[in-house]
Amino acid sequence: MTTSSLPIETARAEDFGEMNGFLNSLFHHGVEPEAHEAERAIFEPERALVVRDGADVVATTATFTRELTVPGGGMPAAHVSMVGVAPTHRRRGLLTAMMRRQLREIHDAGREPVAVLWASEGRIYPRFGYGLASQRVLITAETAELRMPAPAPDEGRLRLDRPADRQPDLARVYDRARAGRPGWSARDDRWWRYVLVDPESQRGGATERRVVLHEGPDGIDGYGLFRTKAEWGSTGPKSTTTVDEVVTTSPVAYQAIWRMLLSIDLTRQLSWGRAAEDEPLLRLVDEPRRLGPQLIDALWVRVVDVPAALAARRYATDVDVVIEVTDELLPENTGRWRLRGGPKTAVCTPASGPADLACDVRCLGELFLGGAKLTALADAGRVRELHPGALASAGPAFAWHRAASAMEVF
Ligand SMILES: CC(=O)SCCNC(=O)CCNC(=O)[C@H](O)C(C)(C)COP(=O)(O)OP(=O)(O)OC[C@H]1O[C@@H](n2cnc3c(N)ncnc32)[C@H](O)[C@@H]1OP(=O)(O)O
Repeated sequence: MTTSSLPIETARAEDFGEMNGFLNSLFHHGVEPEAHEAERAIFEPERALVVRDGADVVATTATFTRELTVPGGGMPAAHVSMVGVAPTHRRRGLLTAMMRRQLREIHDAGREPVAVLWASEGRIYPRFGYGLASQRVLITAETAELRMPAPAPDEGRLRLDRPADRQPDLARVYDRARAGRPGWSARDDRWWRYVLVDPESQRGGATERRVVLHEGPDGIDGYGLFRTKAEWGSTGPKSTTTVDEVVTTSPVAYQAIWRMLLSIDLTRQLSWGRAAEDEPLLRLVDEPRRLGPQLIDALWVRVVDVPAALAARRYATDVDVVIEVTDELLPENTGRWRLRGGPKTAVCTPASGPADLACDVRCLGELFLGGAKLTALADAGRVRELHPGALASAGPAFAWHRAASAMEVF
C-alpha cells in the first residue's frame, strides 16, 4: 500500500496512549505520566484523526473545542494540535491528506468559522491557508540592568503560593482579562490542569512552578506563574527566573508583580516566552534594550468559513468593502464577499459588485485577530488594491486597539 492510500480514520478513546507516545517520540522526549493524564483529559477522540500502517500509528492530528477571543468578543474556534507524521512516512503527502480532511470536517460541521494552531515550524501551515495572526516577544532580560518606577503608596499585597491550590483565583483573573485579549483561549478545569501540570522531569533543574498573587482593594487582581533556577559564578549569584504567564486586571497589579519578578534576590536573568507585541513591560523599564526582546510567531489562524468568520469579529472603524478571496482547499470560500462592519456589528454576504481588494484566504487569517496590517500585506504583494483608497479605508478597520497575543501552547 502506498503512503497516500493509507486510510485516515477517526480516533477512538483507546488510541490516545499510542498517539501521545508517538507524538512524544516525534518531539524527541519521553512520555511523562502526569502530563500524559492531563493531555488525555483534553483529548476529543471523535475530533482526532489517526493513520496506521498495519498496526503502527504513522500519522496523527486532533482538534480541541474551545472559545477564542477575537476583536470585539469570543467565538468558537477549532484548536488544532497533535500533528505528526512518522519519520518513516514523511514527505509523501500524509500531512496534506490529514489537513484537507480536517478542514473539510471543521467547515462542514458549521460550528467553528476559524481554526487556530501553534506551529512547530513556521513553514508548515501556510500552504494549507493558515496565516500568522499573532506574534509574541521573547524576553531574555538582564535584570541587574533594569529599573522600574517607584511603587505607588497603595500598591496592594503580594503573596506566594502553589498554583494548583489557587486555581479558582487564577481562573477568575484570567477570565476577566481574557475578554479583551484577541488570541486568548477559554480554559475550563481540564485546560487549567493542562496549563498547571508541572512534572519534575520537565523542569530542567529549576524549582517547581510558583504563583505570585496580587491583592488589590477588590481582591485578587493579578497573578504571575514562574520558577527559578540556581546558578553561581566565580563572582557570585546568577540565578534565572523563568516566567510562564503574567495576567492582571489592573496596572497596579501588573507593576507590582513585575517589580517582584525582576528583582528576586540572587537572580540576574529573567526569561519569558510569551510577552505580547504591545507588552506594557517594554514601556515600563528604564532600559528596554536590556529586556533582549525578540519577535517570533505565535498563533496561526485559518479562516474556514469566510462569511461566518468575517461577521464573527468586530472592526475598529466602520468598514464597507468587497474582498475577492481565493481558497484552493475550501472552494466555497472563493468569490467576492462584501463586508459591512464596525465596532458593534458586522455582516458579510456574497457581493455582486466589483471588488475593492483581492487576496488569498491565508491573508484573512493574518488579519483576523487585528495582528497584521493590511498595508504590510499589500506591500508584500499579497493583498491587491483594486479600488484606489481601499487600503487606507479598510486598513484601520481590521486593526484593533490591543495587539493580538497568545497564552499556552496547546
Ligand atoms: C499544530 C501542531 O501540532 S504543530 C506540530 C507539527 N509536527 C511536527 O513538527 C513533528 C515533526 N514533523 C512531522 O511530523 C512532519 O514532518 C510534518 C507533520 C510536519 C509534515 O508531514 P508530511 O507528511 O511529511 O508532510 P507532507 O508530505 O504532506 O508535506 C506537504 C508539503 O509540506 C512540506 N513540508 C512538510 N513539513 C515540512 C517541514 N517541517 N519543513 C519544510 N517543509 C515541510 C513538504 O515538503 C511538502 O511540500 P511539497 O508538496 O512542495 O513537496
